[in-house]
Amino acid sequence: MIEARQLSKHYGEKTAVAGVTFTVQPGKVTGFLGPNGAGKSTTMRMIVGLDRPSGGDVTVNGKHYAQHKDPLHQVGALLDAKAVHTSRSAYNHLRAMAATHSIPVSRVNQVIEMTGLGQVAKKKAGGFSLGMGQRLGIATALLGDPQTLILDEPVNGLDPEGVLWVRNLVKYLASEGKTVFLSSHLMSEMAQTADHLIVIGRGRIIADAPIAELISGSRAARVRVRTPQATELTRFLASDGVTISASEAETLEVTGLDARQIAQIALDNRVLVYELSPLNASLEEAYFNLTKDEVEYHSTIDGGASGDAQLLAALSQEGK
Ligand SMILES: Nc1ncnc2c1ncn2[C@@H]1O[C@H](COP(=O)(O)OP(=O)(O)OP(=O)(O)O)[C@@H](O)[C@H]1O
Repeated sequence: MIEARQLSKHYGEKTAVAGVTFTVQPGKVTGFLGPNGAGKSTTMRMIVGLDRPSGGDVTVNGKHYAQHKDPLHQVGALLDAKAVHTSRSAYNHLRAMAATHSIPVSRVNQVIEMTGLGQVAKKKAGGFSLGMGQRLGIATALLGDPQTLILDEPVNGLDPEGVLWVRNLVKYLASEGKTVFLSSHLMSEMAQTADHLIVIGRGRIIADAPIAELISGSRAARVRVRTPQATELTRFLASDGVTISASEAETLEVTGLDARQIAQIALDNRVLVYELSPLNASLEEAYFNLTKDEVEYHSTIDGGASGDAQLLAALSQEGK
């Protein structure tokens, strides 16, 4: 379990993390989501004692990271995949880590196998692709079979098979009762991987809830209606609290009425309707709604409703 209380970090005038309080529970995958520069990496670095908080406190499994006598068994972290000795092979990097923490060589071979590094384990880590570097970072984090796993952007640079592998791995670890905390700005990936989300923007927590709750609470339910009599139906549906937009020919999007109410009004007025579909907000929409005022790097793309995905993709590119 990770517990942060009023945790903050200032770099001179710059506030990177502004007094965040949250708990990451065991037994589930918790996603840490936020635009570039939101404070994700700084928060993760403070959890493992690589940055000293300017205020507040954070513990892992009940203690400050530095107080643990067996840190690699408590916490495994991937914070910077490039943080390896470039002239050492992956195998020797892992062996050196294992030797200094009384971890048997058999575990080194195990994590090499688990992370698919077998073919390149004897090659120098300096020549690794971004994806291979990520796998080595994850292997290092897993070395001590830790109770808590912290992964900063673990799917960055991985191919689709690698992304699927990380997703299955973290879900498996959570199902074993481990605490799994991973950051990403890939909303679609989080939707498929995380059970719970903590959203951060400009150093502040702006949401902390199960994924399903975030999506359902993000906007009023909409219903898509297809009818050859869109103009007439718009007139019959119009009333206080009802919003109707026409996105394409013969198609309306209605908020303020559910599908049954729309069907009844159409029937009463002898309007033919050939589709009535309740629309769920996507995680991307939920995320965009939450963070739209918290983004440090704005793009110039016109982000109307249909441009959300584009805008988010652009946001994730910027500042990198
Ligand atoms: N060592 C530092 N000195 C000065 N400012 C810093 C330092 N490290 C981070 N910052 C600033 O603190 C803010 C938070 O940075 P951080 O790297 O934690 O964000 P992030 O959410 O991980 O972003 P990204 O998704 O781009 O990695 C940013 O504005 C960043 O420029």
